[in-house]
Amino acid sequence: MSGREHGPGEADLAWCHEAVQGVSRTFALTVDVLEEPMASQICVGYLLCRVADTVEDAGHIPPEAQSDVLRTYRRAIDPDDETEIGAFREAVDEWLPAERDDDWTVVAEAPTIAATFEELDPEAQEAIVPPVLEMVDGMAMFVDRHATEGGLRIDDRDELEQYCYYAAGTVGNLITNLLTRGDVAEERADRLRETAEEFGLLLQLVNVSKDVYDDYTEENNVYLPAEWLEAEGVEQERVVHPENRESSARVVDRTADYARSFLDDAQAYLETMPLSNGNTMEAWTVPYLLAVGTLRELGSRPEDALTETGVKVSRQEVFAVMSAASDVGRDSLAELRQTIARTPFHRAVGSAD
Ligand SMILES: CC(C)=CCC/C(C)=C/CC/C(C)=C/COP(=O)(O)OP(=O)(O)O
Repeated sequence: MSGREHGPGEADLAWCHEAVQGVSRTFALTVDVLEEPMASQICVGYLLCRVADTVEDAGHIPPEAQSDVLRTYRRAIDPDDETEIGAFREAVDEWLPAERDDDWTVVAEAPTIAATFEELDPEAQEAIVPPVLEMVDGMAMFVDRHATEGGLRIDDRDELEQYCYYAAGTVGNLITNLLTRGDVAEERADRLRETAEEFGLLLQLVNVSKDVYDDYTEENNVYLPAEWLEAEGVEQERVVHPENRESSARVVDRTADYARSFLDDAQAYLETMPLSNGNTMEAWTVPYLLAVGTLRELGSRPEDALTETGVKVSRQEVFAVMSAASDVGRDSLAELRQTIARTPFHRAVGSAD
């Protein structure tokens, strides 16, 4: 990310677009293929979420301070509270790492993100604020709940679902609030509201399943439920220990299966969403199909989620999926999903030529 050209706390939409490219693969792709005004609304809305997510993931901030900083952020975002975003910037200052990566640059630039947000259409602001507040509340609650454990330690499936709801289901609601403004039939809006959280859960659970090693070694978080690990004889603290490789891999499998249970709802969302206000099929089809591909990879090598190797789809497949998604119709989603669940997509299209 290049240095900022705006003054401190000044709105800068172009900077926000650049920033999102550095912090989330999912939203970098999505914002690129949305049209205006949705592209900028999703970009700035997601950056507001990302500030909280980075503070929550920070292993170097003691839980008490983490929760205080999150609550200050919450008050600064809440239009009914007088707290200014500058109060958050001051509170987080001592925790900014000396070498700021893209994520911490976004945290340090929260005043710019907030100022840019205030220049969005007021209706879009109203759609974005409640899910962001819910996310920040949920994150502060999780930090408090696990304060004595040093990092997050998810206990059981219900707690995993609750965590994924705050981290990503709320983002699904944010997107849905933006999509259902204006002239959307009530039945259609209801269908979207019924399946939005599930779409978020799918994406978050795929991340939980594939990132076990990084989450533990870099952020001191274990999202694989203690209950599922115990059933395999594994203590959460030893989730990535080589002697537990096979047993932990069975829990990765179980978590990936849990993620698969949300695929139908995510597909229903894609089949229902309106393509107005700059929304496009491509934007949300890409993360959906990449989740299908990642689940396929996890199915064949769950143990790689427990080492530095990691699990991800190849760059060639990402390109092939992006190219197919650029003219995808709602009626071809089921078939694409079936193909990608079986074969890396670049090979499937390669062999069809
Ligand atoms: C209704 C609807 C479309 C719902 C979907 C909601 C949605 C896109 C939620 C965000 C999920 C997520 C895991 C983001 C970060 O992933 P990342 O892989 O970009 O993050 P990383 O680069 O930090 O790993």
